[in-house]
This record gives sequence, structure tokens and C-alpha cells, in this order.
Amino acid sequence: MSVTSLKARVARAGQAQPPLDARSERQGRIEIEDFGLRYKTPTGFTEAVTGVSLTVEPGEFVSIIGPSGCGKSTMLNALAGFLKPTSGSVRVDGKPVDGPGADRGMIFQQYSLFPWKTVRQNVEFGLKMKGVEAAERQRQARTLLGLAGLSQFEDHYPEALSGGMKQRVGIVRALATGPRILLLDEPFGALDAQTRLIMQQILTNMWQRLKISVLFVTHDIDEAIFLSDRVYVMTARPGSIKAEIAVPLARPREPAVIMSSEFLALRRGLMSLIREESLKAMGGEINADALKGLATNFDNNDLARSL
Ligand SMILES: Nc1ncnc2c1ncn2[C@@H]1O[C@H](COP(=O)(O)OP(=O)(O)OP(=O)(O)O)[C@@H](O)[C@H]1O
Repeated sequence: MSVTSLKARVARAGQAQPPLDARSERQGRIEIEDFGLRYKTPTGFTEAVTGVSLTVEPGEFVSIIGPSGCGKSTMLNALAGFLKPTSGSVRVDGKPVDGPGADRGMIFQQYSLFPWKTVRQNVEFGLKMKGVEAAERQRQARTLLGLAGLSQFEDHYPEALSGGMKQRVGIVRALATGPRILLLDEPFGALDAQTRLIMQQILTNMWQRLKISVLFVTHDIDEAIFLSDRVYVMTARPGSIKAEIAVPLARPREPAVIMSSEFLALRRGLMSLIREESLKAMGGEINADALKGLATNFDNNDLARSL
């Protein structure tokens, strides 16, 4: 991402927000109704998403999971206000989304920090844009950095941070501007498994403290179950909602919950729903018989001889 587009994105996020302490009184309801979006391409159109209806209640944590190319990012980008629906509507607290706004923060897989600013300066940027005075900016940034376990790193520059730390700073920066809604597009996709688990716990802790609504896109079934109150499963492109699964696991959730029978039952159900759609998304190139053949008939000696 260019520095200019990064600046534009962060500038948009810095418009008029309520102070950190007023967050619990705010809403954050997402309603997507009969949403469709198609892209114009040099040869015609690509229908990315069709007829999607979903809701996220204030303070709820909801994930979207589905095969590659089913339109998950497209929906998130429409909610963020970067794309307009071709049909249907996208509303936040009853108002149609007609562009980016401070009520929604968005986090992408790639880290989008200003490399020339320290961790705290990155977090304070949006607050500075809305004219919050220096001492208050510092107080709010430090509160959030503390929640994310980053207090000791406030004077570091991004280049000195690990991937997990950079993404934590990104989340803190998005939260500093006081959104009611956090939209995350595979935010932990580039992280190793252990860091990912820790990030999931940090994110749920922050979500519970700040009482915001979260819509989280992931490819990872365990991540979706561990984090969410509900999971929407999408079909292959054009993406629509295939299933809505409630996750009735008690909170707070400890990592050991993934070994519980309730978790494993949810996992089995989601796996079979997604596998079916992933095979469809591969356009029939791979079917169950072909996969069986790969597993049983593959001969390493043939491969060695052919090299
Ligand atoms: N700007 C664009 N122009 C044309 N087609 C696009 C554009 N952006 C996305 N698409 C197509 O729309 C479909 C949905 O893309 P999208 O990135 O939303 O899917 P996704 O579910 O997020 O995929 P992934 O899981 O692989 O990230 C895909 O077929 C993609 O190729």
C-alpha cells in the first residue's frame, strides 16, 4: 500500500469520534440486507456476492468464513465504505453506509503502520487529527497500549517490532479513534500459530473491555469458533450465506477449550460445510475421488525417477 493511500485511510478514520470513556453507551449494529456486488472487468462482470443478509448486534463478535474468492473481503470493504453495493443495502445503526467513517475501524492482513512514527505516535495519529490535546492523546494511547501488552514498546519504531506486535499496534490504532465497529480482514493470516493464539486472546480481551461490535473474516475454522458468538459460512462465488452457526461456548475462553467436545463438534460441522464449498470454488478441478487417489496411489519413486 502506498504511503499516500495509507495517509488517506487513516485521515478518514480520524474524523469526529466520541471519547474513549463514552464507548460503552454506543451502539454498533450492522445490517446487511440482500447485498450483492459485482465488479466490472475488461471482459464483462464478475459477480462476487449475491443476496447476502446478515446482522451483527451491538457488542457481538461475528465471523465470516468461506472458500477463497467467495467475496468476504468485498463485503467487509462495502461495510467500511470503500465499495458500493450493486444491490441491497448495508446499514450501521440504521443509517446506510455511504463512505468510510469514524464509527468503523478496519484492519487488514498487511500491517499499515507509519514507519516513520513510533508506536505511540502511530496510535495517537487519529486522535491528533480530531484535535485531541497532547496530554489526553497520550493518556488514551497509553491505556490502549496497556490493554494490548505494548506499554514497553511505545517508543519503538515499527521496524523493530515482530509481526504480531505490529498487528497489535494496528488494532490499537484502529481502536484509538473510538469506532463502534471493528472490521478485520484475516488480520492474523501472516502470523505463526502460537502468535496467532495469543493475538486471538488479546483481541477478545480488548473486545470485551471496549464493548464494540466485531465482524471478522478468516479462513481458519478454529479461529472463527474460538473468537465468535456466531459464524456465517459462505458459499463459493458468487458468495451467499450457506449457514449461520451459533457458538454457545462460555466466555472468557481459554485456549484449552479447543479440546472440548463442544468445540470439536462445531469444528466438524463447519469443516464439512466449508469443504463442500471449497471443492466447488476449485471449479471441479478436484473432487473427492481425485483426492483419494492422491492419498493412496502416489508413488514417491515415480516422482524421484521423473526428477
Ligand atoms: N477489483 C476487482 N475487480 C474484479 N474482480 C474482483 C475485484 N476484487 C475482487 N474481485 C473478484 O471478486 C471475487 C471475490 O473477491 P474477494 O477478494 O472479496 O473474495 P475473498 O472471499 O475475500 O477471497 P480470499 O479468501 O481469497 O481473500 C473474486 O472472484 C475476485 O477475483
